[in-house]
Amino acid sequence: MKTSSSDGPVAVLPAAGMRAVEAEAFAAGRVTSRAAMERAGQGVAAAILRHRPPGRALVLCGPGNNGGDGFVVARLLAAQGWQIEARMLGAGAAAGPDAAAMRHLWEGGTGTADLLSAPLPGPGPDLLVDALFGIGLARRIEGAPAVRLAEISALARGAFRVAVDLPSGLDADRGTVLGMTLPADLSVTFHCRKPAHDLRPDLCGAVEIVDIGL
Ligand SMILES: NC(=O)C1=CN([C@@H]2O[C@H](COP(=O)(O)OP(=O)(O)OC[C@H]3O[C@@H](n4cnc5c(N)ncnc54)[C@H](O)[C@@H]3O)[C@@H](O)[C@H]2O)[C@@H](O)CC1
Ligand SMILES: [K+]
Repeated sequence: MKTSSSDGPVAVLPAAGMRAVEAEAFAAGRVTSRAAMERAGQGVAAAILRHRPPGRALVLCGPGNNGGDGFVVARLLAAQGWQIEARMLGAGAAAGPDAAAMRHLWEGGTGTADLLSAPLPGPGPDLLVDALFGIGLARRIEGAPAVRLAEISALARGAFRVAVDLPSGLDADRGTVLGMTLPADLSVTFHCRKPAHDLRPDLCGAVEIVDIGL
């Protein structure tokens, strides 16, 4: 399996292969990690704008770089007239510098409501953006986050549901559900597909691939 973008396009990469491609691209100076994240969020926002007119969006951001992508999406959709409610899981966790910067750009000092304790917006949103976990999912989603996500899933049952990279809770390599997941109508992934997209089309929905400069 090819793992380097210098070998030409690859059709699918597991999480470790994707990380290797990213690391090589960053080390070679083809793109910075911050710019790659901005391009990732731009790609997701552009896909949403192609599919839906502005409305009310609920954007869920996790503690890692998938959440960083989500903050970019929130910022760019707001600039296009979307009404955004954002919720963050793990606001107290140490985020990487890129995700922290994207969060700051979105919040502008106002803070993002906590996913577990803030009330959910009502009525249900027109769009649900799932940027909780991507290829960094490391364990089952369970306990209070699982309960809250089940509530959100019910609230957003009529919404257009977009997964950033892949539905949170889905193991990128095996396509297994770790605890629970948020099935998507559209998954916008980066550089190439991940095995889960082909293993679980029922959960990933349509798949669009964004070039993030790797
Ligand atoms: N510069 C970059 O590194 C880029 C990263 N990208 C995005 O970054 C993602 C990967 O980022 P990360 O490696 O930070 O990983 P994730 O953001 O997917 O998740 C890692 C974080 O989630 C926590 N976590 C994992 N499983 C959990 C669970 N079950 N319950 C609660 N917390 C859990 C971890 O402790 C960690 O804080 C990709 O899927 C993609 O969306 C894109 O922005 C492209 C550029
Ligand atoms: K996700």
